[in-house]
Amino acid sequence: TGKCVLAGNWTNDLGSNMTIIMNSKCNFSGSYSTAVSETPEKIEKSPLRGSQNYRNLTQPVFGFTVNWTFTDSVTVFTGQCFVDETGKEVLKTMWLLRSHADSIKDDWTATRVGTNVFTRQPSQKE
Ligand SMILES: O=C(CCCC[C@@H]1SC[C@@H]2NC(=O)N[C@@H]21)NCCc1cc([N+](=O)[O-])ccc1O
Repeated sequence: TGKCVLAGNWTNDLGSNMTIIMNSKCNFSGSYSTAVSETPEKIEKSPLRGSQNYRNLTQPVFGFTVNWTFTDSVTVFTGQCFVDETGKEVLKTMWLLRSHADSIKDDWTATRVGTNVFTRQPSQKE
């Protein structure tokens, strides 16, 4: 199997896009443009920061946090970078979206969970 590299541009099944820049062998930052949101606020590109594990650099496991700039919430994604049977890089992820709750009584409803699959976003060069 080939090597799956996190750096670069990705798009997911919802049509969201993200860019990842490796800052060191295992830590990265970037930006996330979500295609969907649960609030009426205008969607804005938001920063992400994360890490991939030290051990397996061919199909690394990773985690990152998106700190939404347009609404009081954060999302943490975790997953693995795979090379599929056709040689395509794929990020299989699960996420937790934590929204601000006005009171501790509302804590139970403040976290949503889901999955997203990301594939390489073709660069405009083509
Ligand atoms: O919508 C957002 C920000 C964008 C999240 C996009 C997700 S991240 C996982 C998935 N993958 C992906 O690409 N996009 C989606 N935050 C919740 C807002 C909110 C909702 C409520 N509420 O509904 O009660 C209350 C308080 C709140 O602040």
